[in-house]
Amino acid sequence: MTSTRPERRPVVVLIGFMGAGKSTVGRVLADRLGVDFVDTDSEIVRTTGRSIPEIFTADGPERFREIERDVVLDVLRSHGGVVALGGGAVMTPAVADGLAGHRVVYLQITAEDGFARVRGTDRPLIAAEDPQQRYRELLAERDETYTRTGTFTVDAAAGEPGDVADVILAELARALVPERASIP
Ligand SMILES: Nc1ncnc2c1ncn2[C@@H]1O[C@H](COP(=O)(O)OP(=O)(O)O)[C@@H](O)[C@H]1O
Ligand SMILES: O=C(O)C1=C[C@@H](OP(=O)(O)O)[C@@H](O)[C@H](O)C1
Ligand SMILES: [Mg+2]
Repeated sequence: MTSTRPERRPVVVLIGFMGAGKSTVGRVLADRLGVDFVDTDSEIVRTTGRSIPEIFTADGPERFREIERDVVLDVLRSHGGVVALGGGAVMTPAVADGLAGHRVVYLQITAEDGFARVRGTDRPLIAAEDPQQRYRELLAERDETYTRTGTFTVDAAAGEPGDVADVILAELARALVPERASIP
């Protein structure tokens, strides 16, 4: 009998815009499931030894997206737990393709709630003259891609991070045991 290494694939991948809570909720969800958590932005920082704003400023957004693509595809092939992507990752076609067949949760946030969570942080894409307007425009541009890429969508403002994690857990359970969906 040949023994092959069991395939490792994420239990679930979180996508959505900046401030949706992917990094925060992802960690809680991983704890509840008893699995590892990987945030691809943290992986980028770890593997390059540089911060995200530093990469954007010194190398430009295109180079950031290349680094991000490579890190995300590597994580999708090697990580067995919960994965949180950076907000723009799914806009890279190779990443969207790489997510095919994975269980992907779109954490959806409104422009108002999301901006309130990220205003004043060092996220390079809101380093604009009018950060709130920039945030609103980018979210409007991306919402359709997030919706299309997600296996299901969860309200990112459904409560505290633990409450949002519970909603995701309930959706995952429903997907595993669809016949229970009708049981109150
Ligand atoms: N459900 C939530 N309710 C309130 N604040 C939240 C919630 N989820 C995340 N946050 C806060 O919003 C900010 C952005 O969260 P983060 O996890 O970094 O989002 P993302 O990774 O999607 O950009 C953090 O300050 C975090 O503590
Ligand atoms: O939306 C984006 O393009 C980005 C989102 C950020 O991650 P979070 O969504 O975790 O904030 C980070 O990857 C980078 O600043 C670019
Ligand atoms: Mg994040």
